Amino acid sequence: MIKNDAWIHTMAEGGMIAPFEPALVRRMDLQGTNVPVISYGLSSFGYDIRLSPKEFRIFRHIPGTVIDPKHFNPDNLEPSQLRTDENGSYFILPAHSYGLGVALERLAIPDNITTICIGKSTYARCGIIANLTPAEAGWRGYLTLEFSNSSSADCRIYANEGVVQLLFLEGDPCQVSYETRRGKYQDQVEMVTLAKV
Ligand SMILES: Nc1ccn([C@H]2C[C@H](O)[C@@H](COP(=O)(O)OP(=O)(O)OP(=O)(O)O)O2)c(=O)n1
Repeated sequence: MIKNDAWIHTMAEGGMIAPFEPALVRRMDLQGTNVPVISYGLSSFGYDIRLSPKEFRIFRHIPGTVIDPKHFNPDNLEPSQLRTDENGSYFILPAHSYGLGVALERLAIPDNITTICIGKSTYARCGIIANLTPAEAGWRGYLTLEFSNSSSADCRIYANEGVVQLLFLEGDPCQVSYETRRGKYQDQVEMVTLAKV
């Protein structure tokens, strides 16, 4: 069953989501002015996490090479610069490109929960597709987040504001969690983690 706001609140206070906002945040103070933000925090049946300002990287083509998930070449990912103006801090994801960011919140997924990461409507309306991915039972760390700009226009991706929504699905306790099978992406830090084997 999908878990509700009351459950997410209780679990977050026990360390499932940190930092945690117990209500949806729609405005914040920026350079002394109260401005609207892309919402983050607790919603009815999910939690909207923020994009970290620490790192965002964009794929680039290197002539004569292909990306190999078994031997990922970091040169294929170019660091993007964080910019700031009166609307907030943001990275630019160019038209028809793919970028990787990292969550601002650290997660600790319980052993009986699978978490699904889905896009936010505001970004969807701008042509941004958040790659649909699970965070597994027993996984801990900062999610690496993947975005495609499917439109023909460059788009801002705001840091420190909501960027994807997490849904929490409860099942019977699993026999082998991400922790017990010693998954390779366990305890990710707040930096983009590249594909590895
Ligand atoms: N947007 C996401 C989604 C998930 N994860 C983390 C949490 C997941 O529990 C973990 C998934 O790791 P796996 O080792 O299961 O990944 P794969 O199934 O892709 O591994 P493999 O290449 O071995 O098949 O990655 C992440 O950092 N960012």
